[in-house]
Amino acid sequence: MIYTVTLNPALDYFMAYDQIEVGEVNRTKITRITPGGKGIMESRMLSLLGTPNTALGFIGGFTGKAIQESLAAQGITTEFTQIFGQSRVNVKVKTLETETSLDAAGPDLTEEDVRNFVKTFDRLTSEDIVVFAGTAPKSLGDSFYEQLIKLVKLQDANFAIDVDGQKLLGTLSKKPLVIKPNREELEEMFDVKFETKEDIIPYGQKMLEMGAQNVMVSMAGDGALLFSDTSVYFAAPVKGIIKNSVGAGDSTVAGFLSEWSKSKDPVKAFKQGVACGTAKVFSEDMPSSSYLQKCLQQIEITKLV
Ligand SMILES: Nc1ncnc2c1ncn2[C@@H]1O[C@H](COP(=O)(O)OP(=O)(O)OP(=O)(O)O)[C@@H](O)[C@H]1O
Ligand SMILES: O=P(O)(O)OC[C@@]1(O)O[C@H](CO)[C@@H](O)[C@@H]1O
Repeated sequence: MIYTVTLNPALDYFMAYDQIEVGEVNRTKITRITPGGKGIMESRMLSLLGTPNTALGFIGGFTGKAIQESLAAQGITTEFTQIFGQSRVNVKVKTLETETSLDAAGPDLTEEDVRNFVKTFDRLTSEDIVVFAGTAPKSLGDSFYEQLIKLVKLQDANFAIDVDGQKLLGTLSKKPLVIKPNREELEEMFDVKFETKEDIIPYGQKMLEMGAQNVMVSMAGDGALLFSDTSVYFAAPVKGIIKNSVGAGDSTVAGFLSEWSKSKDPVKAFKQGVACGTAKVFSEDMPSSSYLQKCLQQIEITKLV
């Protein structure tokens, strides 16, 4: 079973405009409210791909209820820990030129919330993969993911992780199955600037040496790289009109895990990951299965090293 962990779920309020005049009244062309948070986005993509998964995390208030009901309506299995606080609403504003996220901090969690949540890890077995994604609420402190990874390793289960910067580097010695920093995150982590995709290669290889089993580096409209074993692969970008890139990275991770859990083939998994990211950015919400298949046929992978 794949378990996704969203410590700080959100209702994503997506609004699209041609342009925005700051300080004026702006009326939307499109609005959409969907359940979000990185792990939840991964669960939505995994379910679309027909891969069994369960979404874990903290949920509360009427916003939490809306997230849960919407996921249930989409046939997604959840085992959230109910909290007294209220799940956040994150506002995503798209114009013809820009995409802006106005993300809320989210609720404070109590010690009891944390105890209840940690119990949900009791069921883990060595067959499972746990995916950690997104920022943890402040009240959990910086080391919470480390504690959870320890629980995963105790059961000999696998984990994937998609968190920011130095926190990600700190987890590599625990051998995550896959990580997916984007190019800018990688620049920040290693305090470098990349001019070409070839510049990225030593840093991807370094993360393998540090312990990651597979590393995907996404480069938005410039394609993506996979580092696996001693090889490096490049997925060429697909061109199209961006409708909503919220969750593109999460969809990439989910696509990888869905295929990897079936075939254990990292290159096939990478191809599916890139197809899912591509299909997501060119769709207003989650793509249809037929569009996903179409994107999969368009992804071309070449071996660089
Ligand atoms: N402009 C684009 N054109 C084509 N594909 C894109 C574009 N932007 C994103 N993608 C697809 O989505 C994947 C992930 O995008 P990106 O590199 O922006 O990751 P990310 O920063 O983690 O995404 P996000 O934070 O928006 O979820 C890319 O590898 C690619 O497949
Ligand atoms: O605050 P975090 O957890 O880092 O990011 C939260 C978030 O921006 O990420 C998802 C897209 O990746 C959205 O559904 C959600 O609003």
